[in-house]
Amino acid sequence: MAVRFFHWLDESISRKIGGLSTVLLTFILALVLYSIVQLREISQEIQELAQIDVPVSELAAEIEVLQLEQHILMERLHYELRLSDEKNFQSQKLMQEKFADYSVRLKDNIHALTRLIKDGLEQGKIVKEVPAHQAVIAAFAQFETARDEFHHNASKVLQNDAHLVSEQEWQELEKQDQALDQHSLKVLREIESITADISAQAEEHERRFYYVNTGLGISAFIIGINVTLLIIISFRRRMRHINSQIDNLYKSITGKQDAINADELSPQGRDELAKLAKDINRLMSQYSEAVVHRDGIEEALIRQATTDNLTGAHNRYKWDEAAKALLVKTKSGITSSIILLDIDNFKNINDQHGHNVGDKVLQNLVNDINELIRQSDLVFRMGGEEFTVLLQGCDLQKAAAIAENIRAELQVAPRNEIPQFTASFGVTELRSHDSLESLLERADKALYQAKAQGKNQVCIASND
Ligand SMILES: Nc1nc2c(ncn2[C@@H]2O[C@H](COP(=O)(O)OP(=O)(O)OP(=O)(O)O)[C@@H](O)[C@H]2O)c(=O)[nH]1
Repeated sequence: MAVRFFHWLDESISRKIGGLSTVLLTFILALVLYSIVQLREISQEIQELAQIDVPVSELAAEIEVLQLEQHILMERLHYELRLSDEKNFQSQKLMQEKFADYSVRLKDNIHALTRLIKDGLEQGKIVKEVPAHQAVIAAFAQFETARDEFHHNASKVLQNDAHLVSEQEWQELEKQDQALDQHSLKVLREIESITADISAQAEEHERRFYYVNTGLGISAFIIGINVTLLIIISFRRRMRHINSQIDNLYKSITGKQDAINADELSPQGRDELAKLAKDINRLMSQYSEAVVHRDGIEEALIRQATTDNLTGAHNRYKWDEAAKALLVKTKSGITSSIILLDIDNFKNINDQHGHNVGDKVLQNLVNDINELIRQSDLVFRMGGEEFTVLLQGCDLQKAAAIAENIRAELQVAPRNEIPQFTASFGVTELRSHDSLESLLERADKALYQAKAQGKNQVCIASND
């Protein structure tokens, strides 16, 4: 479940919002449905109370009162009959009429009450305590039968002359009357109990409605807040990731950082932000490749622009740049020297062995020099068969020794496809006031001297 939830966090933004809305709407729908059911039940209970049980209770209370009044009337009649005079006889007549009136009213009330309950049951207005309501109808039917019997007996007694009514007959009648009192009271209590039960049920439903609705409302709120927070956190995580990618891209473009390894920033998730992060990653990887490619091309171009194609030595253009830099260093006290060398009788080699062999001689010369100098020293082809060697941090004596070493090696080095050859050397130290021209001029003079003195030798530039 938790895994599914976190998987869902990676979904697209619209799916996330859709999911969140579905959860909340389902919750709210459940809340509304529950509320409708509860409210219908409460409304039914209140309707039943208002339309049936309260009127039934009132009728039952009236029946009870009539029954009691009838009882009191019987007591009075009994008392007055004992006096047995004319006046009492008249009173007896009056009471007979009243008694008849009570009977009619009692019957009417019983019928009204019974009809009310029966109609309620038939029309579906009574859904609570159905058996109890049916029991009330049965109890009143019994009450009516007992009351009819009492009425019949009482009418017989009252129609007789007062002297002829025995004490035993009176007591019998009173007993029946008391039984009717108790019966009506009992049914009244039952009706009250039904009313109280339904009221209690309605209250219970109201209470439950209140608690469940409050609980569900609070739960929906908490779920909503938590899910929203989780979505915000997941968005922020993605945004941080994207920001860091853009930051890296920016640094990489501005050269503050090397090309980025896109795999290190591999984004997770399937939403729009993750897609954006993936696109940026792809862009970065393409950019990195482009940077590597561009660096390669740049390097090749620079090499091409600064290297002599035939020999692999640096070219004249590079000489200018390197010699200028070394002259600047010379001004700050660093001693450096150069060797200017030229192959002896190179024209003869070309003429005798061909231009290709001449080329190989040039290549051999550069290879031999490179083997005899330090890595920090640089060889330049100045043109034709003339070369310079730039010796940084090297004074005149050391430079002359290196030149002599090269000269001697060239002379004895075994050659396979090319003829033996020699070279002449002019050596000079860089001076703080030197320009490129003055430096080369001095070296050239020394070289010229070496050539003039018979070639295959090293000459050091004079101090003038
Ligand atoms: N094979 C080949 N020959 C070249 C190249 N550049 C210049 N040369 C030749 O080098 C020769 C230079 O001849 P010169 O200037 O007379 O010099 P040299 O014959 O060495 O005579 P000295 O310098 O006095 O010893 C010319 O014949 C050029 O054609 C090159 O790249 N390849």
